[in-house]
Amino acid sequence: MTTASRPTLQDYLKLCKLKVVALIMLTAIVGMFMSVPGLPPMDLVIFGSIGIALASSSAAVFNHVVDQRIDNIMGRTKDRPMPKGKVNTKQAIIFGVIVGIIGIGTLVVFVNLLTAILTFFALIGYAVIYTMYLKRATPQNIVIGGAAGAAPPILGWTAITNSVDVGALLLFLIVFIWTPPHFWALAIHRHEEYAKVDVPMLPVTHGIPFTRLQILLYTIILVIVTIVPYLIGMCGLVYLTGAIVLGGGFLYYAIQMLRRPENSKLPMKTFGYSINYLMALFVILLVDHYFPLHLNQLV
Ligand code: HEM
Ligand SMILES: CC(C)=CCC/C(C)=C/CC/C(C)=C/COP(=O)(O)OP(=O)(O)O
Repeated sequence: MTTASRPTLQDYLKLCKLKVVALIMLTAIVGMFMSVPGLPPMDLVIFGSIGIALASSSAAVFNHVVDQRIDNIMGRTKDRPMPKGKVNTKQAIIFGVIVGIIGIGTLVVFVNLLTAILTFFALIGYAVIYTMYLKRATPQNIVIGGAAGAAPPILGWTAITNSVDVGALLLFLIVFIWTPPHFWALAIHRHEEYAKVDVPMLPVTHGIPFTRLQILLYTIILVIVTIVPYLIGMCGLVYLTGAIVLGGGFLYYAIQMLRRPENSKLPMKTFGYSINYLMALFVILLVDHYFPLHLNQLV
């Protein structure tokens, strides 16, 4: 679409999906702090955060470019800057490329090559592999594409240690397993819109009851996976308590969705809960890391 007036800063910022990037950054920064016993070097924390945030924003910009036609049709997305004609394709691509180059460049120059390469893969994974291919190809799109969105804890970890460790992989796994229930709850609510634009999201291809069941199964796996950091001694009782309470809440929503299919508000409540869940879980990881409590201290 073409635009008569110049895009505003706000238009460009909307293309970056800042709220999503904010949660992504929380997972990345917690990855940084979890990677070492004490405090990580602050220059790496700052440059690593800038680089990962800019690369994620760049990926989000390309997602808007590729999806502008379907975004224009779906009610949830039709007011975005590109369908509204506020930013045209050329402006968005130039913006996305500049932000991406500064992001990856920051990681190459001030952090380390491993983090820069992995972040670049995550950027391509979301902007190209998920958005251009998987999203339109298979109902497993977000399961596979979720690997890009789950990468930030690894990116944060490697920014500090220059290596991928078991802890980093576990944090990745938590976000990876969290993604399907996070997204499918919203996809149930919006299934008619996805059908309208021929995007094969699970509720469209396999029906809503099957999707509700998948949400519950993934949530059960999520609760199990979130207990592993305690079992391997990576976290203490503060984290374990938080993971169980938060996981219990998620299970409650998932079970309610199965038992009360007539309640049309539940899917979006579950979606909202998923975001608060991940935010709280990662904050608790951090609290536990610096203020640990272990069983032998209690007995
Ligand atoms: C393939 C993986 C993912 C898919 C398909 C997905 C899908 C979505 C969708 C469709 C929305 C709704 C946006 C809107 O309201 O317009 C959303 C919102 C959100 N997602 Fe995800 N998501 C994914 C991964 C992630 C990850 C990894 C994070 C962070 C760690 C995340 C955090 C959020 C947040 C914070 C929101 C709320 C944004 C807002 O209120 O504007 N998502 N997600
Ligand atoms: C470098 C790095 C870590 C990159 C990953 C960054 C990133 C922004 C991941 C977010 C995942 C997400 C919001 C997917 C939704 O896309 P969608 O097209 O299904 O949703 P939409 O319809 O709301 O656009």
